[in-house]
Formats: sequence, C-alpha cells, structure tokens
Amino acid sequence: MHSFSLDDLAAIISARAQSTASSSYTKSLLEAGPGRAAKKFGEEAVELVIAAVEGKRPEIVSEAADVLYHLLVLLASRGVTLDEALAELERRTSQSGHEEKAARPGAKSAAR
Ligand SMILES: N=c1c2ncn([C@@H]3O[C@H](COP(=O)(O)OP(=O)(O)OP(=O)(O)O)[C@@H](O)[C@H]3O)c2ncn1[C@@H]1O[C@H](COP(=O)(O)O)[C@@H](O)[C@H]1O
Repeated sequence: MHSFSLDDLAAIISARAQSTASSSYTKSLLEAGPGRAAKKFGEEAVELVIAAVEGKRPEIVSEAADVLYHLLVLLASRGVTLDEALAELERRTSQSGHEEKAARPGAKSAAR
C-alpha cells in the first residue's frame, strides 16, 4: 500500500489554486475554467482507454495517474471536493451495482 493518497494530491491541487498560471500547470487549468479542465480529463480518459485495450501495463499506470490528477482538477474547477465523491461511493456500498441498477425506475433486468 502506498502512503501517497488522493487526499494528498487534492491538497496539492487546492494549494496550487493560490499560485500563478506561469508557475503552475494546475493553476493554468483552473484559470482556463471547467470547460478546459473537462476537455483535458476527457483526453486523458481516452488515452487510458487506448492503453487498457492495448494492454500495455506501464502506459496504463501512467495514463491512470493522468486521469486521477485531471479528475481532481476538474472537481476543483467546479468546487466539488474529493470527500463529496467518496461520500457518494460510501453510500453506494450498501448495495451491489446490479441491485442499484435493478432498483432504478423502469429497470427491466439486473444483470447483462
Ligand atoms: N500529477 C500531476 C500531473 N499529471 C499530469 N500533469 C500534467 O498534465 C499535462 C497534460 O499532459 P499532456 O501530455 O496532455 O500535455 P500537453 O499536451 O502538453 O497539454 P496541453 O498543452 O494540451 O495542456 C502535462 O503538462 C503534465 O505535466 C500533471 N501536473 C501536475 N501534477 C501534480 O500537481 C502538482 C503541482 O503541479 P503544478 O500545478 O504544475 O505546480 C505536481 O507536483 C504533481 O503532484
């Protein structure tokens, strides 16, 4: 288990919000706004998808790190905290994914 956590990264991103765009990539993304942060997240997600399909482990690790970083910047750009997303994940632990889907209005079958 690694000691560096997403909380640590979120704290770094939050601190960089007080920085300048010329010295901080994070700040340059935040300054450009949620649209820019969302576009970067989408690009990194596609790169992770490609790496996953190709099955190249080092690329998967690297692209996953890019996705996690850009996800946190995207959340920060909209003032959403990592804690809020984790609270939603914690709430979902009370039922399985199949159960949750089956409980949606108009759901026909639980699993595919
Ligand atoms: N984890 C990251 C991280 N992962 C990826 N990136 C940057 O994300 C950028 C996007 O990658 P691309 O390959 O898409 O680069 P690009 O095509 O040149 O980007 P664009 O021109 O499209 O914006 C690169 O500049 C990477 O360096 C990151 N930048 C920062 N961090 C963390 O944030 C901290 C603060 O960084 P600064 O805000 O720059 O001080 C760092 O110490 C790290 O802990």
